[in-house]
Amino acid sequence: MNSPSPLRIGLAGLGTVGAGVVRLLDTNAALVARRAGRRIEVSAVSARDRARARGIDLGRFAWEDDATALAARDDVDCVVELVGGADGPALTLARATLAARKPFVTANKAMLAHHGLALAQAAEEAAVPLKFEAAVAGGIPVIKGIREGAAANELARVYGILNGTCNYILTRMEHERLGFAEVLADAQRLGFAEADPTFDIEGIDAAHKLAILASLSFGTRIDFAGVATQGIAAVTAGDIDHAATLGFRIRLVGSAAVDDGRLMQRVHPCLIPLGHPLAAVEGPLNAVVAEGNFVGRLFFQGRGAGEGPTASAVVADLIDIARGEAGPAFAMPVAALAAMAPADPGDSVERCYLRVTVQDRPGVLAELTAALRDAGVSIESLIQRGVGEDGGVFVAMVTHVAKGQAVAAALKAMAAGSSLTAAPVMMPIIER
Ligand SMILES: NC(=O)C1=CN([C@@H]2O[C@H](COP(=O)(O)OP(=O)(O)OC[C@H]3O[C@@H](n4cnc5c(N)ncnc54)[C@H](O)[C@@H]3O)[C@@H](O)[C@H]2O)C=CC1
Ligand SMILES: N[C@@H](CC=O)C(=O)O
Ligand code: NA
Repeated sequence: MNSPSPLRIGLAGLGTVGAGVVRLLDTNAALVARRAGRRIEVSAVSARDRARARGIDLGRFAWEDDATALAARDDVDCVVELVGGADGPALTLARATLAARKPFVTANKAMLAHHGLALAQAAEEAAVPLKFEAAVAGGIPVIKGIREGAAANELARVYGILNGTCNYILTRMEHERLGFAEVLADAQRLGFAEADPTFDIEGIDAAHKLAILASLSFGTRIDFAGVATQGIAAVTAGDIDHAATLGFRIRLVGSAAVDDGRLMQRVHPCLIPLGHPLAAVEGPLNAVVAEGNFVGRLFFQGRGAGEGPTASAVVADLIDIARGEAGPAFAMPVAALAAMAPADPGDSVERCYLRVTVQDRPGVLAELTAALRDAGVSIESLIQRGVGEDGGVFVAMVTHVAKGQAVAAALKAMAAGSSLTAAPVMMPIIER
């Protein structure tokens, strides 16, 4: 009996993830072939620098200087894009592959957040799969979990820790008292961070992932521009300590929900009660919570960044393709996805953590509490500590449940006064 023909891959990008895919396919070749029903083999590759030492033998693969050429090769059945970047060569390659009616696999959340629907449309027209498990929460099978496992449910809310670099930084700052820059350098060295780490630190990478997750979860069109985004740059060791004293951990959380026919999407450093499962998510781990009307609460956790986990997700997509499993990229045809107006982040109603640093003079605390009182925000607890990090008094507060607009008005009033020595910081509290 003839053995089935292999699935032949054109691989663009041989960095952290691309080299990981080659290593995984080498190490687990026989197992992958048994699971996929046929062998999965790389036939041609492309990267910026052919000579770079990667610890893998490239001599057995054909080489293309121009990644786009992979799409047209007769010995390539499926293209894997691990270059990165929302536009540029990654997007050109995606379009060329789908135009050639070949399946396309990517880990590129930036490209999907900006062009995912157009690419999904092109994939539908070509009747080929577009797959991206690695693009959200690395090795965690959350795309598959939501797109397939939870497909029978109406999802009300999806949220989680979506950036491994930020989680790694926050947890090492907490446990080892290390400075921000030092830990970021480690995250880069370990292959967690994006080529431009400001995407991680400023919450943009998490926002890319959240926009993809929200579309999959709610059947809405991807709306990356509608994600209210704030990163972790303003979080200090003092915040982490005070949050701990008050019974919380700080995590960068992306959260999305449909509320009153509007799509709420935001990425924010948040305080999480110590008993909440997200508070136990440490290092480069990611976690996603999804709430379905029949399945209830789903909790996905695992490694969200780095070579092994991300390569695992890419190859899982390839196994699906080798098996002939397809279906619409965003769980339903692009034409069926609803356009939903964004919610006003100020409409959120929740407890918040507020941190202000003020001059050390009589009456300052009264000015702060007056600003909150005038905005109708009441304080549940307050910690005041001697000299803050910038020479002022450090005041950390937890409010009772309040509307976002009211909290913003109070912070604006404080900032307009003369007592603040630095911009105030607000972080929402996740209760459940
Ligand atoms: N590193 C991680 O933990 C994760 C990364 N991703 C995504 O995977 C993709 C790749 O990330 P990394 O491997 O970390 O990046 P990387 O920077 O380590 O590797 C990028 C690769 O693309 C190649 N490249 C650059 N321009 C090229 C061009 N014009 N043509 C062909 N190759 C080109 C580079 O030579 C390099 O081999 C990105 O979209 C990233 O967001 C997704 C999940 C996790
Ligand atoms: N830079 C990303 C990599 C995975 O998506 C992260 O840190 O999560
Ligand atoms: Na994933």
